[in-house]
Amino acid sequence: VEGTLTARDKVGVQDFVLLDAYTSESAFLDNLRKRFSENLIYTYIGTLLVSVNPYQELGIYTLSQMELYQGVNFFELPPHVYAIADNAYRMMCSELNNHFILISGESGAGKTEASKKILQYFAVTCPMTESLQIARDRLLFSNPVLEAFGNAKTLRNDNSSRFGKYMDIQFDFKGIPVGGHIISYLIEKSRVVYQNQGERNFHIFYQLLEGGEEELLAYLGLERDPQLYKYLSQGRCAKESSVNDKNDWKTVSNAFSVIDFTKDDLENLFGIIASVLHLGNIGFEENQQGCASVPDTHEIKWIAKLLGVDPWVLLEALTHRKIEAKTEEVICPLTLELSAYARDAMAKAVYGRTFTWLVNKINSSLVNKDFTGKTVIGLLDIYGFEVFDKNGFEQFCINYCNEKLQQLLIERTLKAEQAEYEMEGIEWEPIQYFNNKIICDLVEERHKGIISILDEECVRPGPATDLSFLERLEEKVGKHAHFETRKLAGPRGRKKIGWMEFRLFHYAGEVTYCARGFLEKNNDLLYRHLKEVLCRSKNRILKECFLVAELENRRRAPTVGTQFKNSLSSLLEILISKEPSYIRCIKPNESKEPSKFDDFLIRHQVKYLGLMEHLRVRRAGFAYRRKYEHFLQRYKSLCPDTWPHWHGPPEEGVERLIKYIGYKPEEYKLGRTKIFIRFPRTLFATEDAFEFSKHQLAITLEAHWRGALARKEAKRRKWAVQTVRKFIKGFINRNKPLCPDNEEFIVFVRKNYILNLRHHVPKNVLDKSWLRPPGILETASDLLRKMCTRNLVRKYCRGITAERRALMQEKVVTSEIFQGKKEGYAESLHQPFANSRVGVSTSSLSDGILVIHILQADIKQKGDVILQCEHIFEAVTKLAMLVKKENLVNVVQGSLQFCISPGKEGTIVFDTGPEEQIYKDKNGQLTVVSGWVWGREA
Ligand SMILES: Nc1ncnc2c1ncn2[C@@H]1O[C@H](COP(=O)(O)OP(=O)(O)OP(=O)(O)O)[C@@H](O)[C@H]1O
Repeated sequence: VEGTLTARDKVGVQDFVLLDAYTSESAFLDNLRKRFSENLIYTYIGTLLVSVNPYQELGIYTLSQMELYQGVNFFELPPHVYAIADNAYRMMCSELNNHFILISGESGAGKTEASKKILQYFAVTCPMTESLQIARDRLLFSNPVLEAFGNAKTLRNDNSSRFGKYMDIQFDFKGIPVGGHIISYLIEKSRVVYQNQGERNFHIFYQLLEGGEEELLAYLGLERDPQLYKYLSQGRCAKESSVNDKNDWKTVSNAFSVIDFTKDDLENLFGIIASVLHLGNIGFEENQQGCASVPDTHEIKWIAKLLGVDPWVLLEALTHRKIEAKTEEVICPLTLELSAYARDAMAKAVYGRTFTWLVNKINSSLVNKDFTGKTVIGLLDIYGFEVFDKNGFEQFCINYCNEKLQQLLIERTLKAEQAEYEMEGIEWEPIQYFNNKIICDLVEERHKGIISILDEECVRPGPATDLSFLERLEEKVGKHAHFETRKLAGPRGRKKIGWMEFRLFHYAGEVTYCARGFLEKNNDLLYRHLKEVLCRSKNRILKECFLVAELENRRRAPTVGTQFKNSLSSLLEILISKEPSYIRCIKPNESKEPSKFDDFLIRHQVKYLGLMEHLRVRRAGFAYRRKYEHFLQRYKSLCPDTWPHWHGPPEEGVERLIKYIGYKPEEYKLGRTKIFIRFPRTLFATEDAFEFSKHQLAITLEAHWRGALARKEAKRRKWAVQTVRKFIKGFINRNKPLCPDNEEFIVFVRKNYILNLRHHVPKNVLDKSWLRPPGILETASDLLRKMCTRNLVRKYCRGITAERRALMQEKVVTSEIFQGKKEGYAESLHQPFANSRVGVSTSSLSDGILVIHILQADIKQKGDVILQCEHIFEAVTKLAMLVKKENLVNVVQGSLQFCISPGKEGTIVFDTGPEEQIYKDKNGQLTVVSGWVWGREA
């Protein structure tokens, strides 16, 4: 984190919450741009991950990266999709609850890639047993199969998922992935029969033609050239260089074997795929009665063979329609147009239901019957908001889905956030946000919403058209604030909206839909006649897809809109009970180029993904919150008062704990049941201290620590470590009955403490600091501390020079003489004794005068002492010996200077004479003759 912060100017902030101008969209974009230019494609908003598609391999999904993120606290490392995956996984394991990761964004933004990375991450990092490897492989290999049948090349993305996907990964109580379950949403069936310019049909058709073995193609009656098939060639890019169909075929064939598809399954499956291609090539002619006929029945025969149906019955069903009159059935010929419609309807229905069968089949291979697991992580890879120049029924459904998911986000994040603060009694300024429930109601409300109105229009007797549907809308929801048509718009808005269009004001912005095709797509009608043919098919898969019971059921099947509405509502039920994580994917440019950051396009996505709103909420609130029990359980070992057991109420334990750790008041708030931590960094610090997740590192560092000790203090170390071990062992044994998993935890706490201690050992003998140990390590810590002090002392002593040692010995003598006896002693300790401060002078004559000079700081300020003694030789010798200094004594001839205090200087002149006498001349100079005198003025 530190490293990242120092590089902040260059790479921006790794969490938008840390942006100063967090409400500014430009600041948001600047940050995203800065990071993107440094190939940093991930940025957080709290715990939400924003991901910008790099359109290049960045080398950030390696094994070592996976290892790096494994078990590490979410905020400790730079943002990454692995951090999101790991966080969900660890929370699931520790709190035994279910999670989901919602990945959204527009086509080509990187949703599918992100979900694949997450899946790979789990596959590599989760614990695994040999018997469960099959389950893991099936989870992984279901992907290429689903992509082959559900993805296609579009203008926006060469591998665009044309269906929504929710995948549950199931884990057992040890965190081992044991199975899975997939739900698909709204496969884009219209693509089977029609593709826009520059787009392709689903990959599987091209893969089969490119990669399929000769015998297989011959069995299916297919030619290798995709241009020969109408359903494959409308987009004029059947041969696409950006897609390697041949290779992909191999991958898919291999995957089929992993996920338990039998030869028979594949024969039936590819029989259907080939039939769809044959269907597309059926041409109709108008006969003389104006009805449709099929001039060339070659394709019909192939379809009949592959699907196990009667060719003539099929032919009739494609060109005629059964109408049920009261008691009898009447068969009416179809026009050319209606026959083509029936053919396409059959192709769509067959492909659509086969896709559902495929998903179910994959599910049956993913299901683990012995699954005793408790928890799941769901991955939702779903189309984001779509806003095109022309928006039809599909965009309407997709955008409705996004409104619903936004509702979920509001429920789970915005509203829940505010409600939670209120409930917890935490003061918080409520932020303004738009609750999009009003739009969801507009679309889905029973009898009143757009889907209901559309359904009514589909079933009502009389001629119903897209235009009549539009009029109904104006009638019934015309007054709604989020709805508009050309008629309803004022003169200004009119220009931008066509006669066949209606506009919805979605939470993310307005979208104009063309009502053309709404009725047909919602009805998704497959004539009964064709349905009967398919129900009688001998193809095993089709038999499962078209049940005879369906024919017997006279009730109308729910419309596409209603089915979608119902499936969304079950999806939301699935999600609402789980803990959410969000990944928002952004597409940086339309041309799929690396390093190109299109401001306009990205600004649009930031808006439609609701990122600014999310940021505002995160910033206003707290980065982290946890129930007191959970917080205490996790961090209790950081405080001696709470470890190993806290017997009081958990909130008091938490209070004690954070006080001990040193939280500042502005960093947290205590609610009724939870602690709220405002800044991620506070949590980082706590996690750092705890180091739960650095198990491996702890082991390594402990080894270093031991190694270093071993080299220096082999004997002592052995003794100390043994003591620590003995102590811990004793503790574990004493506490085992109380807490069965104590052993592992204590081992961890021990390692953790040693790891931390390594960074906190005192640097010198005067440094009295010592890392406070957890309760169980107090004795060990005391022993280590003594050992450490002894080490430091020894190290210090070894570093002392001989000269310094001599000086210190003098101090020892001083201490023996003066300590506690004379004032000023303590101060004297800090002043080193000078070597040349004391000197003695005598004269060369027979007198007993002895002058002791004591130098002051100022060299001129001598504090001399003049003595006269009878045993001058003895006294001076002893003095010299005591200070071990031969040149201590200076024997002068003639005269001697002295100074008894500043300004009080004098000269003693030694002379020879008959008797001892001292006299002073007029200048104050003393003359000693065979005797002594001293005096200031003498
Ligand atoms: N993290 C990534 N690193 C490198 N390339 C990426 C990454 N994410 C996406 N891409 C590239 O972008 C392409 C489109 O990504 P992806 O298929 O995941 O988009 P999507 O959001 O799922 O689109 P759709 O909704 O159309 O399915 C990928 O095929 C890949 O080439």
